[in-house]
Amino acid sequence: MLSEGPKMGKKFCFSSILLFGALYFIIARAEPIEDKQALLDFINNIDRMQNLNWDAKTSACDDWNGVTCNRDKSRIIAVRLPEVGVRGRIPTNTLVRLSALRILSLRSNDISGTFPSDLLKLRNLTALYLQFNKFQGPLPSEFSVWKHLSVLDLSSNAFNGSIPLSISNLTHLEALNLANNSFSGNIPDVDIPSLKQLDLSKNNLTGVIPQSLLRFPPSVFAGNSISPDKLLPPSLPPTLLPIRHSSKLSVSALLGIVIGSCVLAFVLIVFLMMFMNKKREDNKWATLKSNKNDMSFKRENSEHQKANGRLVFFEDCNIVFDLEDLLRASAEVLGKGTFGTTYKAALEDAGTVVVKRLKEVNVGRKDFEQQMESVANIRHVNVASLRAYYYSKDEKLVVYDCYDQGSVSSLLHGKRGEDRFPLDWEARLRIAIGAARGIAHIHSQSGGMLVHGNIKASNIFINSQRYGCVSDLGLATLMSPVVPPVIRAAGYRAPEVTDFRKVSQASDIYSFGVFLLELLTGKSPIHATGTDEVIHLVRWVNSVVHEEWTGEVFDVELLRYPNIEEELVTTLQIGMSLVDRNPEKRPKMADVVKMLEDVRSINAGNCPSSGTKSPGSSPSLTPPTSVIESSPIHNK
Ligand SMILES: Nc1ncnc2c1ncn2[C@@H]1O[C@H](COP(=O)(O)OP(=O)(O)OP(=O)(O)O)[C@@H](O)[C@H]1O
Repeated sequence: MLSEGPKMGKKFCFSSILLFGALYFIIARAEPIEDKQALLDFINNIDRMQNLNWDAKTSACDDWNGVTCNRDKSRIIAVRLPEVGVRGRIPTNTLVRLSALRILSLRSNDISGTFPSDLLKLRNLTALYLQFNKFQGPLPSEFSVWKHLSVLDLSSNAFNGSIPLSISNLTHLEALNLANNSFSGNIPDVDIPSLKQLDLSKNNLTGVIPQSLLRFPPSVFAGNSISPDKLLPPSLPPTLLPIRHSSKLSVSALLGIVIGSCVLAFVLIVFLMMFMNKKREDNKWATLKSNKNDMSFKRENSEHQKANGRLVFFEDCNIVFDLEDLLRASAEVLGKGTFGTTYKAALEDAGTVVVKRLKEVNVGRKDFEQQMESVANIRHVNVASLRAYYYSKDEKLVVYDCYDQGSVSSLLHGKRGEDRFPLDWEARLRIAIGAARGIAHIHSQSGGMLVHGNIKASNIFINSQRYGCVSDLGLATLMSPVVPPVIRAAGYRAPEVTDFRKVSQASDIYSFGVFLLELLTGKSPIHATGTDEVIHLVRWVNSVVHEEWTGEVFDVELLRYPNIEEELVTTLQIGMSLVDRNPEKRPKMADVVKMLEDVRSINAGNCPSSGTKSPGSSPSLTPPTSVIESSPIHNK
C-alpha cells in the first residue's frame, strides 16, 4: 500500500495537468460557435470576388478579417466587409442569427435585391452601412425596432418609394444618409434631436422641408424637386430675403454696378487665396499624415498586430473597430504627454477616437489587463470612459472618446480668437463641479483607496452636459518609476509628493485645488512673467490675498460679468483650503463637491451629490443674458 502512494500521486498530478490543459485550451480557444457558423453560411451562400481568410478551423475572433468579438469572445459584435466584391442577394437566415451584432458594414460591394428586412431583427445594431451597393425597391415601413441605431447609411443604391416616417422613432440616430437613391414623395418630419448629419440629396423628393430639418444646410436636400425658396436656411430673417425692384436702372448706374462688382470680386479672390493658404497651414490632418511619427505608428503597429495583441472593447462601447481600422485611420498627433503620444484617429465607419500610445509601462500583461478592467468598470458621467485597450509586447494602447473642444487647459490658455469656446464664470463653475464629482467618485471606489494621481487641466474635458469630466484614470499606476510622480504634473503636485513622493487622495485634492485656482485666475500653475521670473500659482495667490489685493487675483475675463464677486471669493476660499500644505487639513472630495454646489444654486441634472438646494436659495446672480438663455442650470 505504501508503495502505491507516489504512483497515485503521479497519476493524480498527470490527470490534473491534462484537465487543466484541456480547460485552458477551452478557455483560450473560446469561440462564438453559432455566430461563426452563421457567418460561414453567409459567405458560402453569396458570390464573392475576393478570398476572405474565414476558415472554419481558425478563430473567428482572433483570425478572421473584418470580425470583432466581445471581450470574452462569446459573441460576434461587428462585421465589416467593405469593398470585398460581395455580389448578389444576402442569403436569408444568415446574418440575422448574429443577434449580438452592433456594427454591420457591407458598403461598396455589388449586393442587390430589396432591403434585407432580416436585418430589422438585429435589435442591438448601432450602425448599418449598406451604401454603394445595388439595393432596390422600397424600404420597410417599420424601422422603430432599432432602438440603439446611431448611424444609417443607405446612400448610392437604387432604393425607391417614400422615406418611412418610422425613421423618426430612431431616437439615438446621429447620422442618416439616404442620398443618391430614387426616394420620392414628401420628406417626413424626422424630428430627432440627436441627428447631427443628414443627407437626402439626389433623390426625387418633393414638397416642403419639414420644420424639424430646417436646421440643416440646403445642400442636404439638393438634387430633389423641392422649390428653391424652401431651401432657404431658417435662420434667415425676412428682411434678408431678396427684394425685387421693378424700376429700371440707368446706364451709368449699371456701369457703376459692373465696375463695383469687378473690384469686389477681385478683393474677394485675394481674401479667399489668403484664407486658403492659412487653412492649408492649419490643416494638420493633411500634413501629419506624412509626419514621421504617424507613419511609424502605422507601420510598427501593423507588424505587431499579427504577432500578438488584439483590441479589447468594453461592453458599453458603441463604436467597434479593429486594429486595421485604427491603422487605416487618418491620425493627428494631439500631443506628447508623460505617458506617451496621444493621437486623434478618424475611423472610416466609427467616428473619431483618441488613442494613447503608452510608453514606459511598468507592468506585465496580466496586471495591465486587470488595471484596464477595473478602470473600465468605473463608469461615471464625470469620468472619461475607457473604450478599449490593446496590449502586446511592444505596444500598449488605450482608446477614449474624443472631446472635440479639447481640454480645459487648451480652452483656458489656448488662442483667444473668435472661435474660442467662451469660458465665462458659469462654464468654469460647471467644469469645477463636474470634475469634483468625477474625482469624488474615483475616491469612493475600491473601498475608498483609489487615487487618480494626475489631476490637471489637460486631463479635464467637458462632457455633453457641459460639466467637467476627468480623464486618464489609472494610467499613473501603470507607469514605470522612470517617470516618477514628481516629473508629472509640475505645478499641480502637492508638497508631500514633491518631497516624499507620497501620492494619495489628499494629493489629488491638492492638484484639484490648483486647478480651481487656475480656473479663477486664468493663469497656468507655473508661469513666467515678462521679466522671465517663474511664478508658482499657489504661492502667488497666497501672497496677493495676504496683501489684501484679492480683486487682483481673478481672471480679467471674469470681471466682465456683473454680480459674481461673492461667488468668485467663495470659490477662491475653497481653492485655497484645498492647497493647504498639510494634507490632513485639506477637505475630502465629497465635501468639496457640496461646497462648490453651494457656490451657486446649480442643478447639475447630472449626478448631483446628496446635498441639493431649493430654487432661489443661492446668492443673487446676474450672468450675461446669453448665458441665462442658453443654460438649463437655473432650472433647479
Ligand atoms: N480624449 C481626448 N479628447 C481630446 N483631446 C485629448 C483627449 N485626451 C488627451 N487629449 C489631449 O491630447 C494632448 C496630449 O494628451 P496627453 O494625455 O498625452 O498629455 P498631457 O495631458 O499633456 O499630459 P499627461 O500625459 O501627463 O496626461 C493634450 O492636449 C490633451 O488635452
